[in-house]
Amino acid sequence: MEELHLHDVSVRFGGLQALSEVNFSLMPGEIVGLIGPNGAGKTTVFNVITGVYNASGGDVVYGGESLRGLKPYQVLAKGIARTFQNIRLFQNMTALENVMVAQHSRTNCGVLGAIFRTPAQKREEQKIKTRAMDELRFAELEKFADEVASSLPYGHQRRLEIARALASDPSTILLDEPAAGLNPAESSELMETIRKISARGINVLMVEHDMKVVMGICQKLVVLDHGVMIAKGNPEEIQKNPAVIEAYLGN
Ligand SMILES: Nc1ncnc2c1ncn2[C@@H]1O[C@H](COP(=O)(O)OP(=O)(O)OP(=O)(O)O)[C@@H](O)[C@H]1O
Repeated sequence: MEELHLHDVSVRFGGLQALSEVNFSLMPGEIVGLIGPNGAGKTTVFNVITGVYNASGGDVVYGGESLRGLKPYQVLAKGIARTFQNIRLFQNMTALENVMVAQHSRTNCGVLGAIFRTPAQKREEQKIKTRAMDELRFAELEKFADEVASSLPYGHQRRLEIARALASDPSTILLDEPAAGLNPAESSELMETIRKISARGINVLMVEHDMKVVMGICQKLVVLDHGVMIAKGNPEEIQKNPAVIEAYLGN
C-alpha cells in the first residue's frame, strides 16, 4: 500500500494562484476529505495529482516516487484512479461493459488477437468480465449488470463510476463530489461503499460538500480557501476551527 504526499504544491493559471504551497498526506487505508468553498482549489488538487495539470511549484510523491511530468494514464498505471464531479459513464453501454472498459488498458492481447478472437483473447475477455462482475457485486450493482447506464438511478450511476475506477486495481482512489445530487438513502449507501473501499486497504481522498458524509466517514480533513490550506485535522477539530467556520462552515 502506498502513501501519497503533497509537498508545497502550487498551481498558477495566468494571474490566478489556484493553489499555494498545499501540504498534506494520505496514508494507507485512510479516508481523507478535501473541503472548502466553491473555487477553493479542490478539483485543482485532483488535477495536479492525476497529471491533468502540472504544479508550478512543489511535488506530489506517491509510493516514494515523484509523479512530476506523468500523464494521466501513467498516474492511473501507478495505482491512482478517480471519479469526476459530473458523471462520466458511457451512457449507452451496460453497467458491466462500463466496468470492463476500465481494464482494457491492462490486457495483453494485441489488435490481431482482438480481430481473430484467439483463445488467448477469449480467456482474457473472460477474466476481465469476472473481475468486472466482482466489482459490480462489491458496489451492490450486480443485479444491474445488463442494464444500460443511462437507465440507472443517479445513486447507482455514482456507484457504477466507483466500481469502474476500482476495476483498474488502484491503491488510491480520488472521489470528486461522490454524494452530489444523491438523496439521503443513496448517500448512506455511498458511505457504506466508501467504508468498504477503505477496508480493502485502498486510500480514499474525497472532495465533498455534504457535511454529513464528510464528517461521517473521513478520519482527516484538509480545508482549502482561495488555494490556501487553512486547516488540517480530524472532523471534531475542523468543526471547532474558527478559520474554517469563518471561511466555510459558518455559511
Ligand atoms: N484550467 C483552468 N484555467 C484557469 N483557471 C482555472 C482552471 N481550473 C480551475 N481554475 C480556477 O482555479 C480556481 C480553483 O478552481 P477549482 O475548480 O479547483 O475549485 P473547487 O474548489 O474545486 O471548486 P468547486 O467546489 O466549485 O468545484 C478557481 O478560481 C477556478 O476558476
